[in-house]
Amino acid sequence: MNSAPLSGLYGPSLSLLTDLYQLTMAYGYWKQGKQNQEAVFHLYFRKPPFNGGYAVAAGLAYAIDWIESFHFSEDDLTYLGSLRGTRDTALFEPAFLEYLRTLRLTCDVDAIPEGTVVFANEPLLRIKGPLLQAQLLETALLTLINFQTLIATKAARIREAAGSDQVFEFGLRRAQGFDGGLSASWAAYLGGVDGTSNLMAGQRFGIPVRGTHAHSWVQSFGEEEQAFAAYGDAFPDDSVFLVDTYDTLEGVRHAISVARQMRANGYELGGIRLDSGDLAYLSREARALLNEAGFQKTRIVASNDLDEHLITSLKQQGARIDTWGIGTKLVTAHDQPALGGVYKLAALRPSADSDWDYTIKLSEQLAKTSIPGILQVRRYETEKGQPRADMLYNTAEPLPEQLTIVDPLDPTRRRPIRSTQFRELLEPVFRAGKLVAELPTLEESRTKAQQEVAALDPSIRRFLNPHVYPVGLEESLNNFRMQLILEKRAVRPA
Ligand SMILES: Nc1ncnc2c1ncn2[C@@H]1O[C@H](COP(=O)(O)OP(=O)(O)OP(=O)(O)O)[C@@H](O)[C@H]1O
Ligand SMILES: O=P(O)(O)OC[C@H]1O[C@H](OP(=O)(O)OP(=O)(O)O)[C@H](O)[C@@H]1O
Ligand SMILES: O=C(O)c1cccnc1
Repeated sequence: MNSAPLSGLYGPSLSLLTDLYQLTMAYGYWKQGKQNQEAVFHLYFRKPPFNGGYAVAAGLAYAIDWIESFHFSEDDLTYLGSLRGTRDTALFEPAFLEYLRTLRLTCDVDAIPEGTVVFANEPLLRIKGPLLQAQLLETALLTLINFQTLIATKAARIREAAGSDQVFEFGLRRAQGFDGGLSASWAAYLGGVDGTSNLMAGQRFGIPVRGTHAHSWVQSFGEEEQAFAAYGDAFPDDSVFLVDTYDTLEGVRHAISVARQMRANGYELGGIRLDSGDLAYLSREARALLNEAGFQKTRIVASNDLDEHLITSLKQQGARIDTWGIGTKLVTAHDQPALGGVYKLAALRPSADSDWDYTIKLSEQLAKTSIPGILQVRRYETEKGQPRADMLYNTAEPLPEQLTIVDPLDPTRRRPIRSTQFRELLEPVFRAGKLVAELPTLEESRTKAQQEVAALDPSIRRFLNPHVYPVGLEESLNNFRMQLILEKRAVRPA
């Protein structure tokens, strides 16, 4: 069902969905004869989104799909061959285009499975392979993982606020284009919503589809009772009436009147939807009217620019809302429209029998200085599976007996590791370009996300000033990083 989310969406080749500079660097590597030097890149973000305490990894299924189909088509090569530099000479020489024609990916890819809770600085993906190939993957992997991790995280927060209430994603019309809408539906479901209004997401991904009706339905009848009766007639078992076209509480009375007629015919009104006004007050009033009329089971759906904060507030105000319809603020990740994930070179070796040369990107801020090595993320957990701390370590170096983790932002903060219960988060996905992982279904990744978020301490899940989950560098990796920073930093006399 979910093995190929991208297939057919953009035609036969997606390899030019990248930045020009990936191709100019690839050409440069090829001209230098460096194309097959073995390289290691890590994809990670530096701060969880929405000022939150965690993120939910997503986008890997799309990424696998993209990697599997990676090749340059004849059309791609013709286009690349047509590109000209400022002197009107060809940007890429024909022999390079020939090289691209037969290029197939042979990288090893390790990834943290979708639905896993992840934190700042942890590689979500580790790419190991020929420098030119690993470079060519950068942009597309960032596009896919950044967006979907962002939306899955937003959905997990909305799920947290909504508790066990139903939540439906209604965002397609406000999404960032067609694929923004489609992949947001995927990621939102993975992150914990119960369904979508987006039919293509239902068709392609098997996500349950749900919906009510729009104001236009009522407007087309000019008055509510007729409109509701006609809708109830068309969908006697599946009706939710939108009651706020003219006056919300009058709308609820009209819905009750039609619900009585439906009941007389053996059918039950499923729900009403509120889409404007004070949703706390109106939902309480609507609940009282419905209950008085004997419609205790008729659900109250609410929509209108909702997000996790409004849901929390409405619940605190005693709103009687059973189902939340969330569009704009979910699919556009309204309060943080992008996750700043990056893709950094961490190790290089000229040939298979030479030693790794670890590389670093310096920055004025330690937070933006990259982490060298061939990294793995080890998550230490309690016996009940509650995450306690994550350790990043270099798999190419032996681990000491006594483990200590060091805060990458403040090396004076360190803690010894005593726990022996852990799991390694990065799992093999591709080996030498061949898919070796068995892909979970979207449903399995969604279940995983819910379990992983639930296992987090509430102090990490809270929205306001969440506790920072400890992620540290294994001490010898930290020492090595510091040494490399000192070596690379230009010393300017005072
Ligand atoms: N009780 C409440 N507490 C806090 N915010 C609320 C409450 N009720 C509704 N809101 C939110 O206030 C915002 C604006 O609501 P408002 O009533 O102005 O809707 P509106 O969009 O102007 O209505 P209309 O669709 O008729 O134009 C929405 O984001 C809505 O979710
Ligand atoms: O508010 P969102 O979270 O984006 O949820 C989706 C919105 O889409 C629909 O509104 P519509 O497009 O008809 O316009 P409206 O904003 O005027 O209600 C629906 O009635 C919701 O209000
Ligand atoms: O079905 C709905 O109620 C719906 C669908 C899309 C957007 N807003 C609401």
